[in-house]
Amino acid sequence: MALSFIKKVFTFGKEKPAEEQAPEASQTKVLEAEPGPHSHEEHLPLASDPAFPEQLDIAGAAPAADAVEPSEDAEDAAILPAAYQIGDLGVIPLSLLEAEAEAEPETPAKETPTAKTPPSVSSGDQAADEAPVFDASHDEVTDIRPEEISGAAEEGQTVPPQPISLLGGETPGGVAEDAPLRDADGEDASKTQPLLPKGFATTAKTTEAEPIAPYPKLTWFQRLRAGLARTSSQLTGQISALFTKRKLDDDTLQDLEDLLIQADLGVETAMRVTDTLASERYGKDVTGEDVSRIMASEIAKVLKPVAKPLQLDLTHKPHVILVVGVNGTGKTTTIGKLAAKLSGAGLKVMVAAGDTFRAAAIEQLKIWADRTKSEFIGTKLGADAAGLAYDAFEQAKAKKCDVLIIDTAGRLQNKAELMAELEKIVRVLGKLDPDAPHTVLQTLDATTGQNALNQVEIFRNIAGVNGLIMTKLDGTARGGILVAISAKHKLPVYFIGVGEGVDDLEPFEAEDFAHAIAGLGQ
Ligand SMILES: Nc1nc2c(ncn2[C@@H]2O[C@H](COP(=O)(O)OP(=O)(O)OP(=O)(O)O)[C@@H](O)[C@H]2O)c(=O)[nH]1
Repeated sequence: MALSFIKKVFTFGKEKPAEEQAPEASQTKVLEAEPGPHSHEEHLPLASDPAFPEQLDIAGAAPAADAVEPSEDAEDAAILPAAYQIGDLGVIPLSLLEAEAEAEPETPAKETPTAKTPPSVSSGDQAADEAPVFDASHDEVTDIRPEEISGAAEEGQTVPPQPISLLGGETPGGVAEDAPLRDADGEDASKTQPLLPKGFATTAKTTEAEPIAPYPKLTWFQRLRAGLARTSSQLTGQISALFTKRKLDDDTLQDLEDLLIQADLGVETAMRVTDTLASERYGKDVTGEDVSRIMASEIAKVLKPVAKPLQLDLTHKPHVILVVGVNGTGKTTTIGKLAAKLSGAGLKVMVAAGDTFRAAAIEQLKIWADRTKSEFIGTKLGADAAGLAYDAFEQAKAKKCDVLIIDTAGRLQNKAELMAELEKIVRVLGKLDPDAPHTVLQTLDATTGQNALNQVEIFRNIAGVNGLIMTKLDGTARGGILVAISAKHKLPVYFIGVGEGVDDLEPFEAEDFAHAIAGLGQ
């Protein structure tokens, strides 16, 4: 029966018109079936699912009417396990097998004890009893008894189970060397052949992937340097050009000041640099390197007072961190990264999906919560964010969480609404603890430049921002703006985001940042 089952797999839908043979037709049916004995979930257990073996029994049971059309004989009634029906491969039409069989003489496959041609159909009526059996790891279909496969082995000889092959002609490793896989039109399908899941093999000629040399992971400073390369190379290039064979005079100082302002560093910092340069080198020859050094030192002086660790008052249970900022600046991602750091350090963290305007934001935070083993609280789309914040605070207290981090929406398009919402969140949290939220963090996207200055102004007024995190400093960042913001607002800068990964959040270091902007080493 096993072979007839395979034939069933391979011929499923063959009699139907071409368009109906598309995998979609058979897949949709199963996927859309009501949950039941043959629902999608039951057919696709995780390999590690302990329930997996029992579920496999289903494949040998009578077919569910809603899953597969009943067919003429009992053998044909075997339900195709979903593993065959869905996924990129879909159902393999018999024409493929026939094409392969025709192609066989031209493409002799290696001598192998395994099948060279599709299995012949065995007779027998053990259909229902001999449903395919998957091993626990879902690696192989072991119901294909090699002795039933033509040319497989001598009668009675035991041949270890082989990975199921879409076409014959396997090498012992499971992949034939020469036989091209043909699609229904007789075309070499190797170009379109998808990557096969584990446990499948194909005769399609596959190009061996070049072994990929392990890519050295850049240090965070290298990523910061790379992210700030645009700012720094533009600056240093222009500075070198400015000071080539020129003594330091009023004109060059003015030009330098303009350059620094254009790089978003702000008037105040630009003047600090030119004043220091003038006091040290006026009337003398100056190199671009001299200027870069002085620039780095002056920038570091601006940044040092704001480069502070994020203070957690763990006498509060929880310490509440409200995260605000324009949408897309990296709030949710940063919350995930913070949660990872905190829970990694053994603190109990809860994250609250207060951005109730975007379903994806709630989902995204839930994923981060799972990933960082944090408690999660969310509500339905469009629900009152302040109500969620209140519930989150109560639950975090009840669960004795150390830290509660609340995500918020950031649509500046509707400033009045946003303002009202954030104010309400702060007010409501204050009812449970007059000091809450204990930290109001604003995320700033380093690629936005000057606009970030206005964003701080707005959110500081709305939500009482008392700390900053600049994200996306690994991209084509315009990091100069952080210097201008620091000079103006003097708000602590706790961390910088240097990538999308969970570990890509670094404590803010004034010297390193200043050096990266000036194009100097760490
Ligand atoms: N390269 C890079 N990408 C980042 C960084 N931080 C966040 N991102 C990406 O920026 C995009 C927006 O991040 P989110 O965390 O969704 O931003 P958000 O502020 O929560 O956005 P809304 O939910 O729309 O308000 C995502 O694609 C993040 O992966 C970073 O430090 N570097």
